[in-house]
Amino acid sequence: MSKYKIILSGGGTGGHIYPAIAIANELKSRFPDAEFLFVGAKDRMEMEKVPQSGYQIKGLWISGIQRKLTLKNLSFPFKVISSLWEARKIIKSFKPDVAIGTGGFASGPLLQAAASSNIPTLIQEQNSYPGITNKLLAKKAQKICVAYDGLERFFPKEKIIKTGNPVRQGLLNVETKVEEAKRFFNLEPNKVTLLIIGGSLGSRRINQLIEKKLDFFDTHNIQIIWQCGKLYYQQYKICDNTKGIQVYQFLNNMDFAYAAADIVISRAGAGSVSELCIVGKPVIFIPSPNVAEDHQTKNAMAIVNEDAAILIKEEDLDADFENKFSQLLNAPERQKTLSDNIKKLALINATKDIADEVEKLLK
Ligand SMILES: CC(=O)N[C@H]1[C@@H](OP(=O)(O)OP(=O)(O)OC[C@H]2O[C@@H](n3ccc(=O)[nH]c3=O)[C@H](O)[C@@H]2O)O[C@H](CO)[C@@H](O)[C@@H]1O
Repeated sequence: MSKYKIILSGGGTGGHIYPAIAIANELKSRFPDAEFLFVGAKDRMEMEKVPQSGYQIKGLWISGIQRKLTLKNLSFPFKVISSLWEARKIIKSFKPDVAIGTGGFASGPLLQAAASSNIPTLIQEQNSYPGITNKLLAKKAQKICVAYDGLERFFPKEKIIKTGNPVRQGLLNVETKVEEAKRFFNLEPNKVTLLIIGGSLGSRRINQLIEKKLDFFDTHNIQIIWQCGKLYYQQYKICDNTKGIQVYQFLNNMDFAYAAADIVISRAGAGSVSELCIVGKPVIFIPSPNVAEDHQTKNAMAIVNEDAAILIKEEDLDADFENKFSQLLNAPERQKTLSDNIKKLALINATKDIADEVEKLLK
């Protein structure tokens, strides 16, 4: 078997990084001799998370363009030129057989450079509304793996394959890890466990809500695993270890976090939604309203429309949260219905199906 070289790029947030890692892991299990290289954006999360997963990464000097008028945008054209130049150098020296992009700033120059060297490229788009990088790259890509219907509005139809979002292997069997997870988090067996996740970066609005409701949760005898995000950790760490609350800036063991949870409150980033379908827990989604085309609300609505989760909009949190939460907490049969229904929406073969497409490109 020839020794394949595979280059991957995805980053900026966990939503783009973990799909790339999941795809790499699957390909590594198929081609143990293959060589892998990741390309990310300097100073972003991938520069830490990718090496933690056992892969090498090179960083480009690139960022997104700010939507508002700011001085930072002045450097943007230089970053594009410099990162394209760097990406070309990386492609020339690594000589990959295939390039895989999962969105985020660095995948733009990297896939662009790969395509112009005639290296086959595959894009994986997590959302129902694609990011600008993937829209630009679609023309030159050989294949575009998506998780939602209706993406022919943005991408050439003949290149689209609906696979679902790749999810890390360890999340596929969380039901076998419940006891281990409870021990890991040192949880009390007689209390309900609530998991709060604000997406890979944490959510300011969800944090504010949780802080405000700590007494409410306490009176309901609930213990909490609260991922508040790196940016907010200094502010909320004071709540750690009080009233059954554990505060984390980032959870490195999402499998245990999901396994231990009885109820989940989450943002509705595409990856989180796909994972929550697989782990099958009752969820309250609080989508971020600050993303392109309000795509998190669309991600969440796809689940809510199947009677498989609850959605509370940020603007309704003050009025509705306690009510909706208590109703769910006090209705185990409703929790079971939501769990059963959300599981039906899981696309568990996504990672394998994407790896199959990569294999076709390799051959
Ligand atoms: C604010 C923003 O721009 N959000 C976007 C970003 O979300 P974000 O980066 O939050 O991404 P997702 O919800 O898609 O995925 C988060 C990933 O991080 C992991 N995780 C999260 C928290 C934690 O403590 N530990 C951990 O491992 C989750 O298990 C998951 O694998 O990318 C998504 C996928 O393109 C988009 O749908 C979101 O709209």
